[in-house]
Amino acid sequence: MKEDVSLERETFAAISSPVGTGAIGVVRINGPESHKIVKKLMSKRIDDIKYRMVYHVELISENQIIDEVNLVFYKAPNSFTGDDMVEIYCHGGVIVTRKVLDALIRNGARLAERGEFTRRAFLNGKINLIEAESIYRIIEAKSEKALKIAMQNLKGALGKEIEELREELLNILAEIEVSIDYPDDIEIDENKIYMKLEAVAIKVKKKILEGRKGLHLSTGVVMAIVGKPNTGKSTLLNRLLYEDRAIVTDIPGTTRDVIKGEIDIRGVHFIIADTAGIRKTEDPIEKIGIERSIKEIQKADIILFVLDATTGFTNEDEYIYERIKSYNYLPVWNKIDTNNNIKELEIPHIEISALTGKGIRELEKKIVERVKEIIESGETSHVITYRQYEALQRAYKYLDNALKGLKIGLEFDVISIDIRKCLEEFDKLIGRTFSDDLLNTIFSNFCVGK
Ligand SMILES: Nc1nc2c(c(=O)[nH]1)N(C=O)[C@@H](CNc1ccc(C(=O)N[C@@H](CCC(=O)O)C(=O)O)cc1)CN2
Ligand SMILES: Nc1nc2c(ncn2[C@@H]2O[C@H](COP(=O)(O)OP(=O)(O)OP(=O)(O)O)[C@@H](O)[C@H]2O)c(=O)[nH]1
Ligand SMILES: [K+]
Ligand SMILES: [Mg+2]
Repeated sequence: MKEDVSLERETFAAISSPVGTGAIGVVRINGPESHKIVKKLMSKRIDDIKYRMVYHVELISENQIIDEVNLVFYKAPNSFTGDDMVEIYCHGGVIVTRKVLDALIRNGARLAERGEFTRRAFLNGKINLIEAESIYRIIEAKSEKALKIAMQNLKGALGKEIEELREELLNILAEIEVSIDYPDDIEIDENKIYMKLEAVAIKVKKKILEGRKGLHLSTGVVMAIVGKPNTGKSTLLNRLLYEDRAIVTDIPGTTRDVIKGEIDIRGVHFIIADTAGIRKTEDPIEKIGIERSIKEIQKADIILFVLDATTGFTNEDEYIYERIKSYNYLPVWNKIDTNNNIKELEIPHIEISALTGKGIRELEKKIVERVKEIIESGETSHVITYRQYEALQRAYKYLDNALKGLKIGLEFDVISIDIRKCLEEFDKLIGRTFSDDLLNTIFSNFCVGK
Protein backbone atom coordinates (compact mmCIF):
# COMPACT_ATOMS: atom_id res chain seq x y z
CA MET A 1 0.00 0.00 0.00
CA LYS A 2 1.19 3.47 -0.86
CA GLU A 3 1.27 5.86 2.04
CA ASP A 4 -1.66 8.20 2.18
CA VAL A 5 0.08 11.56 2.25
CA SER A 6 -1.96 13.89 0.07
CA LEU A 7 0.86 16.33 -0.51
CA GLU A 8 2.95 13.63 -2.12
CA ARG A 9 0.26 12.77 -4.59
CA GLU A 10 0.99 14.16 -7.99
CA THR A 11 -2.41 13.41 -9.42
CA PHE A 12 -5.00 16.04 -8.62
CA ALA A 13 -8.67 16.53 -9.38
CA ALA A 14 -11.31 19.25 -9.19
CA ILE A 15 -14.78 20.24 -10.26
CA SER A 16 -14.29 22.55 -13.23
CA SER A 17 -17.87 23.69 -13.73
CA PRO A 18 -19.42 26.42 -11.56
CA VAL A 19 -20.77 25.50 -8.15
CA GLY A 20 -24.54 25.07 -8.23
CA THR A 21 -27.12 23.22 -10.20
CA GLY A 22 -26.46 22.86 -13.89
CA ALA A 23 -27.33 20.53 -16.74
CA ILE A 24 -23.84 19.03 -16.98
CA GLY A 25 -20.92 19.18 -14.57
CA VAL A 26 -17.26 18.78 -15.49
CA VAL A 27 -14.77 17.05 -13.22
CA ARG A 28 -11.12 16.88 -14.26
CA ILE A 29 -8.29 14.71 -13.05
CA ASN A 30 -4.68 15.32 -14.02
CA GLY A 31 -1.41 13.49 -13.54
CA PRO A 32 0.34 10.14 -13.88
CA GLU A 33 -2.30 8.14 -11.97
CA SER A 34 -5.31 9.80 -13.59
CA HIS A 35 -6.02 7.10 -16.21
CA LYS A 36 -5.61 4.26 -13.72
CA ILE A 37 -7.92 5.91 -11.18
CA VAL A 38 -10.70 6.56 -13.67
CA LYS A 39 -10.44 3.09 -15.22
CA LYS A 40 -10.97 1.62 -11.74
CA LEU A 41 -14.31 3.44 -11.52
CA MET A 42 -15.60 2.62 -14.99
CA SER A 43 -18.43 0.11 -15.38
CA LYS A 44 -16.98 -1.18 -18.67
CA ARG A 45 -13.48 -2.58 -18.91
CA ILE A 46 -11.75 -1.12 -21.93
CA ASP A 47 -8.28 -2.50 -22.48
CA ASP A 48 -6.89 -0.25 -25.18
CA ILE A 49 -8.29 3.18 -24.40
CA LYS A 50 -8.40 5.53 -27.35
CA TYR A 51 -7.35 9.03 -26.44
CA ARG A 52 -9.56 12.04 -27.01
CA MET A 53 -12.52 9.82 -27.76
CA VAL A 54 -15.77 10.13 -25.85
CA TYR A 55 -16.73 7.08 -23.75
CA HIS A 56 -20.20 6.71 -22.33
CA VAL A 57 -20.04 4.71 -19.07
CA GLU A 58 -21.28 4.44 -15.54
CA LEU A 59 -18.94 5.35 -12.69
CA ILE A 60 -19.09 2.83 -9.87
CA SER A 61 -17.56 3.19 -6.45
CA GLU A 62 -18.02 0.72 -3.57
CA ASN A 63 -20.66 -1.13 -5.61
CA GLN A 64 -22.77 2.00 -5.95
CA ILE A 65 -23.46 3.77 -9.22
CA ILE A 66 -22.29 7.34 -8.76
CA ASP A 67 -23.44 8.63 -12.10
CA GLU A 68 -23.85 7.96 -15.80
CA VAL A 69 -21.20 10.02 -17.55
CA ASN A 70 -19.28 10.81 -20.71
CA LEU A 71 -15.54 10.91 -20.35
CA VAL A 72 -12.44 11.63 -22.37
CA PHE A 73 -8.88 10.40 -21.79
CA TYR A 74 -5.98 12.62 -22.82
CA LYS A 75 -2.42 11.26 -23.12
CA ALA A 76 0.56 13.47 -22.30
CA PRO A 77 1.64 15.69 -23.96
CA ASN A 78 -1.58 16.03 -25.96
CA SER A 79 -3.85 17.65 -23.42
CA PHE A 80 -4.63 21.13 -22.16
CA THR A 81 -2.15 20.66 -19.29
CA GLY A 82 0.37 18.59 -21.22
CA ASP A 83 -0.02 15.79 -18.64
CA ASP A 84 -2.12 12.64 -18.67
CA MET A 85 -5.61 13.84 -17.95
CA VAL A 86 -9.25 12.74 -17.91
CA GLU A 87 -12.33 14.91 -18.24
CA ILE A 88 -15.57 13.58 -16.84
CA TYR A 89 -18.88 15.07 -17.95
CA CYS A 90 -21.37 14.08 -15.27
CA HIS A 91 -24.79 15.39 -14.34
CA GLY A 92 -24.64 18.93 -13.03
CA GLY A 93 -25.59 19.52 -9.44
CA VAL A 94 -23.74 20.07 -6.24
CA ILE A 95 -24.04 16.53 -4.88
CA VAL A 96 -23.33 14.56 -8.06
CA THR A 97 -20.20 16.49 -9.01
CA ARG A 98 -18.93 16.26 -5.45
CA LYS A 99 -19.53 12.50 -5.36
CA VAL A 100 -17.55 12.05 -8.57
CA LEU A 101 -14.73 14.15 -7.13
CA ASP A 102 -14.89 12.19 -3.85
CA ALA A 103 -14.50 8.90 -5.70
CA LEU A 104 -11.40 10.22 -7.49
CA ILE A 105 -9.89 11.41 -4.23
CA ARG A 106 -10.64 8.16 -2.43
CA ASN A 107 -8.88 6.30 -5.23
CA GLY A 108 -5.64 8.24 -5.03
CA ALA A 109 -6.03 11.78 -6.34
CA ARG A 110 -5.70 14.90 -4.23
CA LEU A 111 -7.65 18.15 -4.49
CA ALA A 112 -6.28 20.60 -7.05
CA GLU A 113 -4.95 23.98 -6.00
CA ARG A 114 -6.40 27.13 -7.50
CA GLY A 115 -5.40 27.41 -11.15
CA GLU A 116 -3.32 24.25 -10.94
CA PHE A 117 -4.45 22.85 -14.31
CA THR A 118 -3.39 26.09 -16.01
CA ARG A 119 -0.20 26.14 -13.94
CA ARG A 120 0.66 22.67 -15.26
CA ALA A 121 -0.01 23.90 -18.81
CA PHE A 122 2.46 26.73 -18.16
CA LEU A 123 5.09 24.51 -16.51
CA ASN A 124 4.81 22.02 -19.37
CA GLY A 125 5.43 24.80 -21.89
CA LYS A 126 1.94 24.55 -23.41
CA ILE A 127 1.26 28.24 -22.78
CA ASN A 128 3.37 31.19 -21.66
CA LEU A 129 2.62 33.33 -18.63
CA ILE A 130 0.79 36.01 -20.60
CA GLU A 131 -1.45 33.34 -22.10
CA ALA A 132 -2.10 31.93 -18.63
CA GLU A 133 -3.12 35.37 -17.41
CA SER A 134 -5.35 35.82 -20.42
CA ILE A 135 -7.24 32.62 -19.59
CA TYR A 136 -8.09 34.19 -16.24
CA ARG A 137 -9.15 37.40 -17.98
CA ILE A 138 -11.31 35.50 -20.45
CA ILE A 139 -13.23 33.92 -17.60
CA GLU A 140 -13.47 37.25 -15.77
CA ALA A 141 -14.23 39.40 -18.83
CA LYS A 142 -17.03 41.86 -18.13
CA SER A 143 -17.46 43.27 -21.62
CA GLU A 144 -17.12 42.13 -25.22
CA LYS A 145 -14.10 44.39 -25.65
CA ALA A 146 -12.36 42.98 -22.58
CA LEU A 147 -13.01 39.49 -23.91
CA LYS A 148 -11.61 40.39 -27.31
CA ILE A 149 -8.33 41.69 -25.87
CA ALA A 150 -7.92 38.70 -23.58
CA MET A 151 -8.63 36.35 -26.49
CA GLN A 152 -6.00 38.07 -28.66
CA ASN A 153 -3.52 37.50 -25.84
CA LEU A 154 -4.45 33.86 -25.56
CA LYS A 155 -3.48 33.67 -29.20
CA GLY A 156 -0.13 35.18 -28.23
CA ALA A 157 -0.47 38.87 -29.22
CA LEU A 158 1.52 40.54 -26.45
CA GLY A 159 3.86 37.57 -26.06
CA LYS A 160 4.85 37.79 -29.75
CA GLU A 161 5.48 41.52 -29.52
CA ILE A 162 7.68 41.08 -26.46
CA GLU A 163 9.58 38.21 -28.11
CA GLU A 164 10.31 40.52 -31.07
CA LEU A 165 11.54 43.32 -28.82
CA ARG A 166 13.65 40.78 -26.98
CA GLU A 167 15.27 39.67 -30.26
CA GLU A 168 16.06 43.27 -31.18
CA LEU A 169 17.69 43.85 -27.79
CA LEU A 170 19.68 40.63 -28.02
CA ASN A 171 21.04 41.76 -31.39
CA ILE A 172 22.07 45.12 -29.98
CA LEU A 173 23.67 43.41 -27.00
CA ALA A 174 25.59 41.05 -29.30
CA GLU A 175 26.98 43.99 -31.28
CA ILE A 176 28.06 45.74 -28.09
CA GLU A 177 29.67 42.62 -26.67
CA VAL A 178 31.72 41.89 -29.73
CA SER A 179 33.14 45.40 -29.46
CA ILE A 180 33.88 44.86 -25.76
CA ASP A 181 35.61 41.55 -26.45
CA TYR A 182 37.60 42.74 -29.47
CA PRO A 183 38.06 46.47 -28.88
CA ASP A 184 40.88 46.72 -31.41
CA ASP A 185 39.25 44.84 -34.28
CA ILE A 186 35.67 46.04 -34.19
CA GLU A 187 34.76 49.63 -34.87
CA ILE A 188 31.35 50.26 -33.30
CA ASP A 189 28.96 52.90 -34.55
CA GLU A 190 27.57 54.41 -31.32
CA ASN A 191 25.02 56.41 -33.21
CA LYS A 192 23.61 53.33 -34.82
CA ILE A 193 23.39 51.56 -31.45
CA TYR A 194 21.63 54.58 -29.99
CA MET A 195 19.05 54.62 -32.79
CA LYS A 196 18.35 50.91 -32.50
CA LEU A 197 17.98 51.13 -28.74
CA GLU A 198 15.77 54.18 -29.03
CA ALA A 199 13.52 52.34 -31.48
CA VAL A 200 12.96 49.61 -28.86
CA ALA A 201 12.37 52.21 -26.13
CA ILE A 202 9.76 53.99 -28.26
CA LYS A 203 7.88 50.74 -28.84
CA VAL A 204 7.93 49.92 -25.12
CA LYS A 205 6.72 53.43 -24.24
CA LYS A 206 3.88 53.05 -26.70
CA LYS A 207 2.88 49.74 -25.10
CA ILE A 208 2.85 51.42 -21.69
CA LEU A 209 0.64 54.28 -22.86
CA GLU A 210 -1.73 51.93 -24.63
CA GLY A 211 -1.49 49.64 -21.62
CA ARG A 212 -3.46 51.93 -19.36
CA LYS A 213 -6.31 51.66 -21.79
CA GLY A 214 -6.05 47.88 -21.95
CA LEU A 215 -6.23 47.80 -18.18
CA HIS A 216 -9.31 50.02 -18.20
CA LEU A 217 -11.01 47.76 -20.65
CA SER A 218 -10.15 44.54 -18.91
CA THR A 219 -10.52 45.49 -15.26
CA GLY A 220 -12.83 48.50 -15.37
CA VAL A 221 -12.53 52.27 -15.08
CA VAL A 222 -11.70 53.44 -11.55
CA MET A 223 -13.89 56.33 -10.37
CA ALA A 224 -13.38 57.97 -6.96
CA ILE A 225 -16.08 60.02 -5.22
CA VAL A 226 -14.28 62.74 -3.30
CA GLY A 227 -15.26 65.84 -1.29
CA LYS A 228 -15.47 67.40 2.13
CA PRO A 229 -17.62 65.66 4.79
CA ASN A 230 -21.40 65.49 4.35
CA THR A 231 -21.62 66.59 0.72
CA GLY A 232 -23.58 63.43 -0.11
CA LYS A 233 -20.81 61.20 -1.49
CA SER A 234 -22.17 58.00 0.00
CA THR A 235 -25.72 58.89 -1.05
CA LEU A 236 -24.36 59.33 -4.59
CA LEU A 237 -22.51 55.97 -4.48
CA ASN A 238 -25.72 54.21 -3.44
CA ARG A 239 -27.63 56.01 -6.19
CA LEU A 240 -25.10 55.02 -8.89
CA LEU A 241 -25.04 51.40 -7.70
CA TYR A 242 -28.84 51.15 -7.29
CA GLU A 243 -28.02 49.65 -3.93
CA ASP A 244 -27.83 50.66 -0.28
CA ARG A 245 -24.10 49.99 -0.06
CA ALA A 246 -22.63 52.77 2.10
CA ILE A 247 -23.90 54.13 5.40
CA VAL A 248 -25.51 57.56 5.07
CA THR A 249 -26.13 59.83 8.07
CA ASP A 250 -26.29 63.56 8.61
CA ILE A 251 -23.14 63.32 10.76
CA PRO A 252 -20.03 64.64 8.99
CA GLY A 253 -17.27 62.01 8.96
CA THR A 254 -19.60 59.00 8.61
CA THR A 255 -17.56 57.19 5.96
CA ARG A 256 -14.22 56.06 7.36
CA ASP A 257 -12.99 53.41 4.96
CA VAL A 258 -13.04 53.30 1.17
CA ILE A 259 -16.26 51.63 0.01
CA LYS A 260 -16.22 50.06 -3.44
CA GLY A 261 -18.82 48.86 -5.85
CA GLU A 262 -18.80 47.78 -9.50
CA ILE A 263 -21.39 48.61 -12.11
CA ASP A 264 -21.79 49.05 -15.85
CA ILE A 265 -22.77 52.55 -16.92
CA ARG A 266 -23.79 52.78 -20.57
CA GLY A 267 -21.66 49.78 -21.49
CA VAL A 268 -18.52 50.83 -19.59
CA HIS A 269 -17.50 48.85 -16.53
CA PHE A 270 -16.74 51.05 -13.50
CA ILE A 271 -15.17 50.39 -10.14
CA ILE A 272 -16.60 53.17 -7.97
CA ALA A 273 -14.88 54.13 -4.70
CA ASP A 274 -16.72 56.21 -2.10
CA THR A 275 -14.20 57.87 0.20
CA ALA A 276 -14.04 59.52 3.62
CA GLY A 277 -14.84 63.22 3.55
CA ILE A 278 -11.57 65.17 3.49
CA ARG A 279 -11.03 67.78 6.24
CA LYS A 280 -8.54 68.67 8.96
CA THR A 281 -9.22 66.40 11.91
CA GLU A 282 -7.65 65.17 15.13
CA ASP A 283 -9.61 61.91 15.16
CA PRO A 284 -7.00 59.18 14.50
CA ILE A 285 -9.43 56.85 12.71
CA GLU A 286 -10.79 59.59 10.52
CA LYS A 287 -7.20 60.62 9.71
CA ILE A 288 -6.41 57.16 8.35
CA GLY A 289 -9.61 57.26 6.33
CA ILE A 290 -8.61 60.60 4.84
CA GLU A 291 -5.16 59.26 3.93
CA ARG A 292 -6.96 56.47 2.10
CA SER A 293 -9.16 58.99 0.27
CA ILE A 294 -6.02 60.73 -0.97
CA LYS A 295 -4.60 57.41 -2.21
CA GLU A 296 -7.83 56.77 -4.13
CA ILE A 297 -7.45 60.16 -5.83
CA GLN A 298 -4.09 59.05 -7.17
CA LYS A 299 -5.39 55.71 -8.40
CA ALA A 300 -8.56 57.00 -10.03
CA ASP A 301 -9.13 57.40 -13.75
CA ILE A 302 -11.86 59.93 -13.03
CA ILE A 303 -12.78 61.82 -9.85
CA LEU A 304 -16.25 63.04 -8.96
CA PHE A 305 -15.60 66.17 -6.88
CA VAL A 306 -18.80 66.41 -4.84
CA LEU A 307 -19.76 69.91 -3.65
CA ASP A 308 -22.64 70.89 -1.41
CA ALA A 309 -25.07 73.44 -2.84
CA THR A 310 -26.33 74.25 0.65
CA THR A 311 -22.91 75.39 1.92
CA GLY A 312 -21.49 76.76 -1.32
CA PHE A 313 -17.75 76.63 -2.12
CA THR A 314 -15.90 76.74 1.23
CA ASN A 315 -12.26 76.77 2.33
CA GLU A 316 -12.48 73.03 2.83
CA ASP A 317 -13.51 72.66 -0.83
CA GLU A 318 -10.63 74.90 -1.88
CA TYR A 319 -8.22 72.63 0.04
CA ILE A 320 -9.48 69.54 -1.83
CA TYR A 321 -9.66 71.36 -5.15
CA GLU A 322 -5.94 72.14 -4.95
CA ARG A 323 -5.25 68.43 -4.53
CA ILE A 324 -7.39 67.15 -7.40
CA LYS A 325 -7.25 69.84 -10.06
CA SER A 326 -4.34 68.23 -11.89
CA TYR A 327 -6.32 64.98 -12.21
CA ASN A 328 -9.26 64.06 -14.42
CA TYR A 329 -12.05 65.49 -12.24
CA LEU A 330 -15.69 66.42 -12.69
CA PRO A 331 -17.25 69.00 -10.32
CA VAL A 332 -20.63 67.74 -9.10
CA TRP A 333 -22.88 70.15 -7.19
CA ASN A 334 -25.17 68.04 -5.01
CA LYS A 335 -28.33 68.84 -3.02
CA ILE A 336 -29.73 71.17 -5.69
CA ASP A 337 -33.17 70.15 -4.38
CA THR A 338 -32.60 72.44 -1.38
CA ASN A 339 -30.43 75.31 -2.45
CA ASN A 340 -28.48 76.84 -5.28
CA ASN A 341 -25.35 78.24 -3.75
CA ILE A 342 -23.16 77.23 -6.69
CA LYS A 343 -19.78 78.47 -7.86
CA GLU A 344 -18.32 77.93 -11.34
CA LEU A 345 -14.95 76.16 -11.45
CA GLU A 346 -12.51 75.93 -14.36
CA ILE A 347 -14.30 72.86 -15.68
CA PRO A 348 -18.06 72.84 -16.42
CA HIS A 349 -19.91 71.32 -13.49
CA ILE A 350 -22.97 69.17 -13.27
CA GLU A 351 -25.91 69.68 -10.88
CA ILE A 352 -27.64 66.80 -9.14
CA SER A 353 -29.65 65.69 -6.19
CA ALA A 354 -28.34 62.36 -5.02
CA LEU A 355 -31.33 62.26 -2.69
CA THR A 356 -34.10 62.62 -5.30
CA GLY A 357 -32.17 61.30 -8.30
CA LYS A 358 -32.44 64.53 -10.24
CA GLY A 359 -29.60 64.98 -12.75
CA ILE A 360 -28.22 61.46 -12.25
CA ARG A 361 -28.82 60.36 -15.86
CA GLU A 362 -27.00 63.47 -17.11
CA LEU A 363 -24.18 62.79 -14.65
CA GLU A 364 -23.83 59.23 -15.97
CA LYS A 365 -23.75 60.53 -19.52
CA LYS A 366 -21.03 63.08 -18.66
CA ILE A 367 -18.94 60.47 -16.83
CA VAL A 368 -19.05 58.08 -19.77
CA GLU A 369 -18.23 60.87 -22.26
CA ARG A 370 -15.24 61.80 -20.15
CA VAL A 371 -13.83 58.28 -19.88
CA LYS A 372 -14.57 57.45 -23.52
CA GLU A 373 -11.99 60.09 -24.39
CA ILE A 374 -9.49 57.89 -22.58
CA ILE A 375 -10.59 54.43 -23.54
CA GLU A 376 -11.41 55.09 -27.17
CA SER A 377 -8.33 57.07 -28.07
CA GLY A 378 -5.44 55.43 -29.86
CA GLU A 379 -4.63 51.80 -30.35
CA THR A 380 -5.90 49.02 -28.15
CA SER A 381 -3.14 47.52 -26.11
CA HIS A 382 -2.67 43.88 -25.32
CA VAL A 383 -1.62 44.68 -21.77
CA ILE A 384 -4.27 43.22 -19.49
CA THR A 385 -2.76 42.94 -16.02
CA TYR A 386 -0.93 45.29 -13.68
CA ARG A 387 1.90 42.77 -13.53
CA GLN A 388 2.43 43.17 -17.27
CA TYR A 389 2.04 46.94 -17.07
CA GLU A 390 4.58 47.26 -14.28
CA ALA A 391 7.09 44.95 -15.98
CA LEU A 392 6.91 47.16 -19.07
CA GLN A 393 7.46 50.26 -16.95
CA ARG A 394 10.56 48.74 -15.40
CA ALA A 395 11.82 47.61 -18.80
CA TYR A 396 11.39 51.15 -20.08
CA LYS A 397 13.29 52.58 -17.13
CA TYR A 398 16.33 50.42 -17.97
CA LEU A 399 16.19 51.35 -21.65
CA ASP A 400 15.95 54.99 -20.71
CA ASN A 401 18.99 54.61 -18.45
CA ALA A 402 20.94 52.94 -21.23
CA LEU A 403 20.03 55.73 -23.67
CA LYS A 404 21.02 58.42 -21.17
CA GLY A 405 24.27 56.56 -20.53
CA LEU A 406 25.05 56.44 -24.25
CA LYS A 407 24.37 60.15 -24.53
CA ILE A 408 26.89 61.07 -21.88
CA GLY A 409 29.43 58.62 -23.27
CA LEU A 410 29.39 55.89 -20.61
CA GLU A 411 31.41 52.75 -21.38
CA PHE A 412 29.61 50.00 -23.29
CA ASP A 413 30.03 47.48 -20.49
CA VAL A 414 27.99 49.81 -18.23
CA ILE A 415 25.34 50.28 -20.90
CA SER A 416 25.08 46.53 -21.37
CA ILE A 417 24.10 46.12 -17.69
CA ASP A 418 20.93 48.15 -18.25
CA ILE A 419 20.17 46.28 -21.45
CA ARG A 420 20.49 42.99 -19.59
CA LYS A 421 18.19 44.25 -16.84
CA CYS A 422 15.65 45.19 -19.47
CA LEU A 423 15.95 41.72 -21.02
CA GLU A 424 15.34 40.22 -17.59
CA GLU A 425 12.09 42.19 -17.34
CA PHE A 426 11.00 40.91 -20.75
CA ASP A 427 11.84 37.36 -19.69
CA LYS A 428 9.81 37.73 -16.51
CA LEU A 429 6.95 39.30 -18.45
CA ILE A 430 6.51 36.30 -20.74
CA GLY A 431 7.48 33.83 -18.03
CA ARG A 432 10.75 32.71 -19.58
CA THR A 433 12.00 33.13 -16.02
CA PHE A 434 9.71 32.99 -13.00
CA SER A 435 9.62 32.33 -9.28
CA ASP A 436 7.23 30.16 -7.30
CA ASP A 437 6.05 33.31 -5.54
CA LEU A 438 5.08 34.89 -8.83
CA LEU A 439 3.21 31.77 -9.96
CA ASN A 440 1.46 31.60 -6.59
CA THR A 441 0.32 35.20 -6.93
CA ILE A 442 -0.93 34.74 -10.46
CA PHE A 443 -2.69 31.44 -9.98
CA SER A 444 -4.19 32.28 -6.59
CA ASN A 445 -6.60 34.51 -8.52
CA PHE A 446 -7.90 31.54 -10.46
CA CYS A 447 -10.67 29.30 -9.28
CA VAL A 448 -10.13 25.68 -8.31
CA GLY A 449 -10.67 23.54 -11.40
CA LYS A 450 -9.15 26.01 -13.90
N1 LIG B 1 -13.62 20.15 -22.42
C1 LIG B 1 -12.83 21.20 -22.37
N2 LIG B 1 -13.20 22.32 -22.96
C2 LIG B 1 -12.41 23.43 -22.91
C3 LIG B 1 -11.16 23.40 -22.25
C4 LIG B 1 -10.78 22.18 -21.62
O1 LIG B 1 -9.71 22.08 -20.98
N3 LIG B 1 -11.63 21.12 -21.72
N4 LIG B 1 -10.36 24.55 -22.23
C5 LIG B 1 -9.43 24.83 -21.26
O2 LIG B 1 -8.96 25.93 -21.09
C6 LIG B 1 -10.62 25.58 -23.24
C7 LIG B 1 -10.05 25.15 -24.56
N5 LIG B 1 -8.63 25.00 -24.50
C8 LIG B 1 -7.96 23.82 -24.78
C9 LIG B 1 -6.60 23.90 -25.02
C10 LIG B 1 -5.91 22.75 -25.36
C11 LIG B 1 -6.56 21.53 -25.43
C12 LIG B 1 -5.84 20.28 -25.85
O3 LIG B 1 -6.33 19.18 -25.74
N6 LIG B 1 -4.65 20.43 -26.40
C13 LIG B 1 -3.85 19.35 -26.93
C14 LIG B 1 -4.35 18.95 -28.30
C15 LIG B 1 -4.21 20.05 -29.30
C16 LIG B 1 -4.89 19.75 -30.65
O4 LIG B 1 -4.91 18.61 -31.11
O5 LIG B 1 -5.40 20.74 -31.24
C17 LIG B 1 -2.40 19.78 -26.99
O6 LIG B 1 -2.14 20.97 -26.79
O7 LIG B 1 -1.58 18.93 -27.22
C18 LIG B 1 -7.92 21.46 -25.13
C19 LIG B 1 -8.62 22.61 -24.82
C20 LIG B 1 -12.10 25.80 -23.31
N7 LIG B 1 -12.83 24.57 -23.50
N1 LIG C 1 -31.33 67.55 0.53
C1 LIG C 1 -30.41 66.71 0.19
N2 LIG C 1 -29.75 66.03 1.13
C2 LIG C 1 -28.80 65.16 0.73
C3 LIG C 1 -28.50 64.93 -0.63
N3 LIG C 1 -27.54 64.00 -0.71
C4 LIG C 1 -27.23 63.66 0.56
N4 LIG C 1 -27.98 64.35 1.43
C5 LIG C 1 -27.96 64.29 2.89
O1 LIG C 1 -26.71 64.75 3.35
C6 LIG C 1 -26.29 64.02 4.50
C7 LIG C 1 -24.92 63.44 4.29
O2 LIG C 1 -24.98 62.46 3.28
P1 LIG C 1 -23.83 61.38 3.09
O3 LIG C 1 -24.14 60.63 1.84
O4 LIG C 1 -23.63 60.62 4.31
O5 LIG C 1 -22.60 62.35 2.85
P2 LIG C 1 -21.08 61.96 2.73
O6 LIG C 1 -20.46 62.94 1.81
O7 LIG C 1 -20.93 60.53 2.36
O8 LIG C 1 -20.58 62.20 4.21
P3 LIG C 1 -19.24 61.68 4.91
O9 LIG C 1 -19.09 60.24 4.63
O10 LIG C 1 -19.52 61.96 6.33
O11 LIG C 1 -18.15 62.50 4.37
C8 LIG C 1 -27.35 62.98 4.75
O12 LIG C 1 -28.25 63.46 5.70
C9 LIG C 1 -28.02 62.85 3.40
O13 LIG C 1 -29.37 62.43 3.48
C10 LIG C 1 -29.26 65.65 -1.61
O14 LIG C 1 -29.09 65.54 -2.82
N5 LIG C 1 -30.19 66.54 -1.14
K1 LIG D 1 -22.31 61.93 6.46
MG1 LIG E 1 -19.96 59.03 3.29
